[in-house]
Amino acid sequence: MQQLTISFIGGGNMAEALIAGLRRAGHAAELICVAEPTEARRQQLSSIYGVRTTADNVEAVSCADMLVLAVKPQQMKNALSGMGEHLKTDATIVSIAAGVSISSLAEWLSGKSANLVRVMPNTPALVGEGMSVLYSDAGDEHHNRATYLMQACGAVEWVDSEQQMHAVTAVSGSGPAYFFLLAEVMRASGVALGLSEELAGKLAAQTALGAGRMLAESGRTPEILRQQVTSPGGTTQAALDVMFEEGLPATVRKALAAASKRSKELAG
Ligand SMILES: NC(=O)C1=CN([C@@H]2O[C@H](COP(=O)(O)OP(=O)(O)OC[C@H]3O[C@@H](n4cnc5c(N)ncnc54)[C@H](O)[C@@H]3O)[C@@H](O)[C@H]2O)C=CC1
Ligand SMILES: O=C(O)[C@@H]1CCC=N1
Repeated sequence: MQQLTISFIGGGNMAEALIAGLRRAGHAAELICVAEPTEARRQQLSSIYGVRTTADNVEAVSCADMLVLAVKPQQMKNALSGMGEHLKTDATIVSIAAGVSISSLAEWLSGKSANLVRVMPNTPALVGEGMSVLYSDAGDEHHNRATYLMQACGAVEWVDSEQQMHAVTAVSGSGPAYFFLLAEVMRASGVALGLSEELAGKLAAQTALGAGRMLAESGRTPEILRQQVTSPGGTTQAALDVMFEEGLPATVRKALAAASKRSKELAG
């Protein structure tokens, strides 16, 4: 796997997270190529990660053993136009775009559908703690290559229905933003209650980290972990009573349904 040439179409936030993961995993910088129209961004990526960059998508596509499509869903059709004929026949094509279906990608790549893999990663990939969910009906070699790419950035799961990718996007793709919003509000509330911004920010971040590790490592359900913090008649109970009275669980359910609906709309 470490011999594969991996090209990216689009060198934005998510591409950077994956490049960082590949470099950490020891993938050679000269085997990573990024096609990106913004010059400043190309310079940034080449100076931080040592990777090859180009403004020419054809250059990146034609050398790729694995091609990672990392432009916005709305930019995908335009970015893929005319690219199908430049792909190596056995190249693996990995799309990380929210919503965009394998059938749309195949159409935009002029029928080159056999080797497509859809991935929904998330930004904690940047620190090696990503959650990536993959779907493909391509052969084993393509499964293995896509797994290699995403395991460099964190945990990997596969689903066996493309339809499930909408729910995945709502939970883990967009999910970091929900926790960041909570951290923003916790920091601001700490400040309002008399703490410095620096201390309140640290308390929110370390609490998120600790709670996240307990969720991932304790083997206990979120409900049990919550109950273990909540002394009857205590401070947590006072806070959670407000959250339930104000309808936080219903709001979160509604929010995730909106994310899943939007993912379906982006299908292409
Ligand atoms: N940001 C996130 O948390 C996540 C994003 N995604 C998906 O990843 C994809 C990229 O998202 P971000 O990195 O956040 O966006 P971004 O806007 O940071 O990056 C997109 C990059 O593509 C470049 N670009 C635009 N048109 C191009 C073209 N024709 N050819 C080559 N490059 C082109 C832009 O200059 C930009 O640098 C999206 O499809 C999104 O749905 C998936 C999971 C999480
Ligand atoms: O907001 C978005 O559309 C992308 C996909 C998941 C996270 N960010």
